[in-house]
Amino acid sequence: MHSHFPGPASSDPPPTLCTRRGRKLPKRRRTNSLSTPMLQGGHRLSKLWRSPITPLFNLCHRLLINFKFSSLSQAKGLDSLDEECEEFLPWLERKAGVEISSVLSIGKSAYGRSLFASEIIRTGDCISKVPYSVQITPDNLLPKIKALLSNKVGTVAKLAIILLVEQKMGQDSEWASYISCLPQHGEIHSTVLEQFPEIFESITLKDFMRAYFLVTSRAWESTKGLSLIPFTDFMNHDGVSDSIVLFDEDKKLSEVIADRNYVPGQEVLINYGNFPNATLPLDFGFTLPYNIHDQVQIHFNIPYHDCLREMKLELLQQHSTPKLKDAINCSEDTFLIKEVRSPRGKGKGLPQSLRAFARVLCCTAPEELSDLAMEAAQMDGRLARQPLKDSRRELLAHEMLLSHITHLMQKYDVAIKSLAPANFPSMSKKFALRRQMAHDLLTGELRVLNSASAWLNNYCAALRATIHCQSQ
Ligand SMILES: C[S@@+](CC[C@H](N)C(=O)[O-])C[C@H]1O[C@@H](n2cnc3c(N)ncnc32)[C@H](O)[C@@H]1O
Repeated sequence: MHSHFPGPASSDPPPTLCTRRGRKLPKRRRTNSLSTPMLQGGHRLSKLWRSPITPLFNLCHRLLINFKFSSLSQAKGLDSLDEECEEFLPWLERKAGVEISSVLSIGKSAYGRSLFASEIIRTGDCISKVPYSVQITPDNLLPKIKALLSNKVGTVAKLAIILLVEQKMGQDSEWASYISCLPQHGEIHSTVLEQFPEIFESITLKDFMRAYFLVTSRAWESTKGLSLIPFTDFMNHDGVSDSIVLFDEDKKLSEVIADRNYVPGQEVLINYGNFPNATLPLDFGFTLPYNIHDQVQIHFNIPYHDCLREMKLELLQQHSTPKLKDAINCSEDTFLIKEVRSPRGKGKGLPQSLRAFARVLCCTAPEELSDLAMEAAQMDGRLARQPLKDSRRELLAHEMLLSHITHLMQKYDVAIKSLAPANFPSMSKKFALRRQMAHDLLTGELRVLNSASAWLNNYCAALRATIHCQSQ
């Protein structure tokens, strides 16, 4: 197999598949194949069960104190990978009864196991096709265990239980070759597991936690549910890759299309999703040194001593829906900001909803609020989306934002400085990795704040110039 997937203009169209849904692909290097609205993109699991917003300092703390899994700790001894690697794909292809990939081979990367080009790969090539028949889904649960589990037991836990059962079966498991490639188990305790001592004997909570993490870090979600996709799950993540796992409902397989050219020996990476560094460590156990999806959550409160507080809250509530469009996840006083790429004020700046909130927050008289409400009614119903007519007040609102962000930046600075030096003597590998993740997280978010600060500084400077001219 080395099937080149033609784009829409080709005379050899891809088969009829369903519309791609969900993941928004970055515009860069989108291939013809990926842009055909026929394949369904799989989600990585974390989108389903956890908001990507994680309080920063909390997470850093957990990274340094509680972090249990890492690419290094979860990968088996790399030396033992060799034999398994050679045997794994032929085994999976025999099980599937079809060829899965002729251009990829399993190897070792800095991040544990990974897939590498074994031949030249061109952009748009289909590089792997894993039939549904060799994917592990909750349907693989033993019927007697399935009967015991209520609907409240999530799919992650179900897949984790399947892994534990198969692991316990050892060489008798039909998935033995796959299971043996996965990280080793520990110990467990669970009420469900106690019901079947013959199956779960000697399995502990720790085992279950590990199995659970394996699922969250390796499973994909599609219309057919949650699945572990052997071979595909050996691929590592690149936040700017346009290759994602696609689901072909007609052919009942999952495939990956190359988003770029590869030469033999090159590691082939895919995109797990647009995850910021606040999400990656929790769900996958790593961070990216430079993560373009980093974001910062900013909180604003209308102070209780503000005598217009009730009026402001009411006004914001009345106009609350449209602002959700601007921020990924924004409650009344919570906003997500991403890196502002054009500090000179062109292009997308700070979220409009945040600036609108600041304009409302800075109002000092009921008339100002009434003006905003009237303006919203005359426009598209959105509150404070236009610069305030009074440049001084517009400046005040943005200076308030700037001061808030500057204060946050100082906190990040302190947090970064408080990390142990990278070359601290006698630092264990595990701690060094956690420290690195905390560092990546903090510096990434500080970069976002820096960009917001630069944008605000420019905006405020322009406003000051306008005010200066007006006063001449
Ligand atoms: C789906 S598995 C990928 C294969 C994995 N390397 C293995 O050894 O089986 C996901 C795990 O790979 C590691 N990983 C993937 N991409 C990574 C990256 N860019 N940096 C560090 N670790 C990564 C993490 O440990 C993550 O939990």
